[in-house]
Amino acid sequence: MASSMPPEALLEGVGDAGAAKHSGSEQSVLEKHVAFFDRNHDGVVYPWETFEGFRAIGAGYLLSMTGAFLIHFALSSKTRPEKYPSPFFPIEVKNIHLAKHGSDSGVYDSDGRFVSLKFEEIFRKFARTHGNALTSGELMAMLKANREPQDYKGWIGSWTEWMTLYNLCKDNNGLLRKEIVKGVYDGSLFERMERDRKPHKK
Ligand code: HEM
Ligand SMILES: [Ca+2]
Repeated sequence: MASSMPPEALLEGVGDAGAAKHSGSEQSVLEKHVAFFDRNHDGVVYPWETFEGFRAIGAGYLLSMTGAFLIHFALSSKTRPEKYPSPFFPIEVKNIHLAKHGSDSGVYDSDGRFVSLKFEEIFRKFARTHGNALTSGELMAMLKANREPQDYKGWIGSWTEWMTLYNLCKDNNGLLRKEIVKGVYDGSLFERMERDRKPHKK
């Protein structure tokens, strides 16, 4: 479905996730994660923009199609409280914190802010082999540990997010490095991946 990325290409310039706060007009870190997919910067993400964003970071056609379909089907109405469901499945960036699910890492708080302690905890608890990277087995152990009882939607949501990240960004040794994970939270990883791919486009 997706191939390994050269890790050094992904690391440069990513991972300023702790800097943003959720105050006034400033975007929360979770809003930034999603804003990458708002290709025309109008505050609303449509499925075709998510598809385009997936393609821009190197995801295959099938992953991009199913990713866009499932994300918008699952999240659209949550981000549009008190509005009728739209056949275009829009996601409102400013309300993305309403689309959070259970059984996650807790790195985003309920307002979509970045919780450094929770981020560090992932690696302190689960990165047993290398310290600054997760093996696929360690990632699975983390997902299991994060599961809340009977929260099947949350289990599937978390599994999908982390497996997509792992498949797109694992290094040649099958490791998911800490810097990569940090960059996914504020979306700076996505920007970097898109920039790194552009020169290779024909
Ligand atoms: C290749 C694309 C994407 C990847 C690899 C990805 C990966 C991730 C990861 C790893 C998390 C952290 C989960 C945790 O802390 O346990 C996350 C959270 C989240 N993502 Fe994405 N994501 C992608 C695209 C999107 C898109 C397009 C949207 C919506 C438009 C989205 C919405 C969210 C939301 C709402 C959360 C918070 C979930 C929670 O903490 O409950 N993501 N994502
Ligand atoms: Ca848009």
